[in-house]
Amino acid sequence: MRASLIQIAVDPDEPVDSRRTRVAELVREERGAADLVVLPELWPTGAFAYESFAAESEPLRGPTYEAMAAAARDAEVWLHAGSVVEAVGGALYNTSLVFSPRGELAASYRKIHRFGFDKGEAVMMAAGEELVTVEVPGQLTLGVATCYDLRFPELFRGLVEAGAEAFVVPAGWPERRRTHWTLLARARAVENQAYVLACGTAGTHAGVEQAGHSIVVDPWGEVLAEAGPDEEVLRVTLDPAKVTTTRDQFPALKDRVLGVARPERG
Ligand SMILES: O=C(O)CCC(=O)C(=O)O
Repeated sequence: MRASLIQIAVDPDEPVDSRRTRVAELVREERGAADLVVLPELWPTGAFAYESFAAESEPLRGPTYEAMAAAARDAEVWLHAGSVVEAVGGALYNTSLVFSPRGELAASYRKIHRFGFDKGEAVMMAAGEELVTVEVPGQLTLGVATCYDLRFPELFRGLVEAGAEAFVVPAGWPERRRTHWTLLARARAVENQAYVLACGTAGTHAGVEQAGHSIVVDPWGEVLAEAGPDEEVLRVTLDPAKVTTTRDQFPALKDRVLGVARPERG
């Protein structure tokens, strides 16, 4: 499976509409080069541009949905279109969209772990509650997670239980914690014997320098490809059989003991 991660630079001087058009063209350019294209978290607004979340929020089938559905169809690729600020009633969610090569919505995922502790996303957005997997026929079953989710291994183990063989993780990860990004991507791959495709943003928005360094890790924990700090398309080929062979040859997943994680409280 050929995958292209498009590490978008989120520049606050670029209007959201212009960025949407530009990103759709970048997706179209992957026609013939990729089976799966991945975009980062909240690339229309920037993951830290809290002030514009409400103004730039959209319904699920809003302008980003329309632009990305058309781009997936034109490029004939599976498209993980990163995430948008989804408005539902009075609530906002950080919602990822996955399209089939026919431009149909294959899945949406509302970020479960919200970042910011007592500010930003953590207080402005509602939390998702459902694990999401997407089967790419004849290739890999994708497990979907977003940015801060990467710090919560139980989410990824849940996705494995649901059949995930590759995790797709759009992010807007800050440069300040780049070592965590790389370490956690490799850890999630090793412990789950699964591919990790983690696509971040470049640039600086809302005063937060982004790490870039999108990364693809194989089920053995080896880094297959890693981007630099700037806007870039990272292309890589994944071998679906490697998940099975890794799990067969070093069957640690079979040794997991369910239900031991929570001690009794006295
Ligand atoms: O966990 C981190 O260090 C970064 C998370 C983050 O920036 C996010 O989830 O938007």
